[in-house]
Amino acid sequence: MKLSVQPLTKPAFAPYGDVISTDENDHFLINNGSTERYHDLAKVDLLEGGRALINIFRATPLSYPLNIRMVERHPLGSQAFIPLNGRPYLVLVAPAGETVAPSDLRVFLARGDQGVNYHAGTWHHPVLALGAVSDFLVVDRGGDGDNCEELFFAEPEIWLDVPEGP
Ligand SMILES: NC(=O)N[C@@H](O)C(=O)O
Ligand code: NI
Repeated sequence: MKLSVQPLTKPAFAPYGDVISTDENDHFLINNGSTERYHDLAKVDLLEGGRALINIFRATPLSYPLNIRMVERHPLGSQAFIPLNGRPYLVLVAPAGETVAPSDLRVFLARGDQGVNYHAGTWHHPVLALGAVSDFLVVDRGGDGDNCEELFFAEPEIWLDVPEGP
């Protein structure tokens, strides 16, 4: 099966997490009117005594068409990816739950000015940079407990291709 790719929007991504951007969120003025604050854009889950980690992931693009073999989830915390180089990237997700069918998979094309925050338990593919090595600011949960579970698909023919550029 070949996965389709849709634009990343806040409502479409709501079952999986939050979109961190200015164009779909409100703001208010701070700093004597010189700064717009886009406030509280994402729900940060830090379960079972976890603490927040701020990281940078330097991701090398994979080769496409990409054979999707697995997804992972972080049951104890959320995980946010904010692109630092302004490049688009792909986001592959499935709803939280104990199983994932290939038909549950959704793929979004994120713009370089959109971040995503996976809620705790949301299944997702490891970061999918496009075009060039890309840095992402990543906010996720540190601490005790197993916070990374992987699920491998029995279906060997799940394919993802890079959408035609505009
Ligand atoms: N393993 C790890 O820290 N990275 C993944 O969680 C990911 O979503 O890229
Ligand atoms: Ni992850």
